[in-house]
Amino acid sequence: MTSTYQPEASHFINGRYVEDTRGEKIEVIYPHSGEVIATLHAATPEIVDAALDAAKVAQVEWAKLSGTERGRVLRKAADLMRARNRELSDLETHNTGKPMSETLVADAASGADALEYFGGLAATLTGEHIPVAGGDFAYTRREALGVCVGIGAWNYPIQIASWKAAPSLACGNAMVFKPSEMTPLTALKLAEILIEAGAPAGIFNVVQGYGAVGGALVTDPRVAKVSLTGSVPTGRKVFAAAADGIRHVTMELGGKSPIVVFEDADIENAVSAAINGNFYSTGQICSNGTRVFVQEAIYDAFVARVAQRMEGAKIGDPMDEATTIGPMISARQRDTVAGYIEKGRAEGARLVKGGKIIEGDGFYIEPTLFADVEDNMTIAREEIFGPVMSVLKFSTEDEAVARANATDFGLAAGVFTRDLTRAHRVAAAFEAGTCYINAYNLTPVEVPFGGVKMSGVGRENSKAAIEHYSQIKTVYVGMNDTEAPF
Ligand SMILES: NC(=O)c1ccc[n+]([C@@H]2O[C@H](COP(=O)([O-])OP(=O)(O)OC[C@H]3O[C@@H](n4cnc5c(N)ncnc54)[C@H](O)[C@@H]3O)[C@@H](O)[C@H]2O)c1
Repeated sequence: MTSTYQPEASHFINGRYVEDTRGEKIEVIYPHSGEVIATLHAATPEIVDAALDAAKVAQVEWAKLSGTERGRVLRKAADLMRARNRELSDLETHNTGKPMSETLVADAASGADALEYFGGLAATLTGEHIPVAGGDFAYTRREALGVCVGIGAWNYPIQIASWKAAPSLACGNAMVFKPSEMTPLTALKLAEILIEAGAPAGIFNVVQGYGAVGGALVTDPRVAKVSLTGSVPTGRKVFAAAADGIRHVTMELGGKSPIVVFEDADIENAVSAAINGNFYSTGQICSNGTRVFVQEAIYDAFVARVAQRMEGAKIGDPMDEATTIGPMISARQRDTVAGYIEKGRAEGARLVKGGKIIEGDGFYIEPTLFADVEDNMTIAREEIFGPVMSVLKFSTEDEAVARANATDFGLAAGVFTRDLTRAHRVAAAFEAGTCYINAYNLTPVEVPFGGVKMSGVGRENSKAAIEHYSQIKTVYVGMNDTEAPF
């Protein structure tokens, strides 16, 4: 088993695999079995240097290509990724523990969508012509930033790498990507695929490592931009480090998002959304709707129906395609979640279902439902990043909106109602970057995704991402004699 998932080497730099065994060991553990399935090494300073140098050199020529030429490479990479979806999904399932029923549809497939979308957009990126007074004019050039650094979280490794690489490369940048130390395997496959699709060596490099390697990348003078997907505490550090060099940033951080269910909602749809928005990927999703506010008239029925539907969860072997709940990423994360569940009980929330660690070699915990949760309880305030749903009762629309917004986070928010005007009024009032009406947690590539408040800065996906991976140069053209006062 070990050899199947062991990559050729730890890093991918300048078009090939590179190893440096002096770097700190990184063991990749399959969360289903607790077994070590691969051993890699964190980047040494020499590896970091080689990756940034390769990116710096390659970027100059890459930016000279037309958008059509760059787009062709990305679209070919999308096709290759789709053709290898099963193999990549198997690897991602071993990387993360997420069940095949998810990785087959949501990981490499979403990465391929990003490569295809930004591949198509690349040829359309242009500046504009701006006439001004007296016959002078200006034009703008949309230019690449240079070398971009991407840093990933462990929940969606190949998707995160692709969501950052695709717009970055489309705009003519080069990238050095550092996956999470927990899930280092699949970003290497993206690097292989890009080379096979015709990307020049050095345009997309992968270096492994813990936070220190991320820190070294973020502060390097060769770097123009940093895009992080991670927690708020890490975001604070990375944002501050990037600020020192006035680098561009995109911060995709954590959340504690609300789903507000009014009494006139289609309850079955709202229950489905709450299930997806709390238990998909065993709850390890940044935009999860972990605070489910339900109007008092339907409160009891809603809680009962969620509990009933949870009976249908199939927990177990992620490689079995019937499985719908896999393990947590690590024993540590599982224990963190168990700690939150304990706090929920201690602070007086009503445990309706689940709540227990499932003993065995893997890092399993039961999907958990709390009702009668109050706003000031720890489980209603802090990001748990595990399969724990909190249901809270409300009476009026104003109250629900105020309580939904009473958090430092602002990643996503959802409203379920059949009242059209109320739906749009509530969506407008939500303090969140991505809002849903009668839907939840859908992130197609055509739509901007990102947070407000502590949940982040910038947007991924859609045309909005282009703004975050390119800059505008103004060229003013004087058509008249230049006048001066003396
Ligand atoms: N908004 C989004 O799009 C999104 C998506 C997925 C996950 N997340 C968030 O990510 C978190 C879970 O992921 P995680 O536990 O891997 O996050 P994390 O913050 O612990 O780590 C994220 C990445 O940052 C690196 N890192 C850590 N310290 C660093 C430093 N000082 N300098 C540079 N890099 C450093 C890590 O090695 C890792 O690659 C949750 O908070 C979740 O909400 C957000």
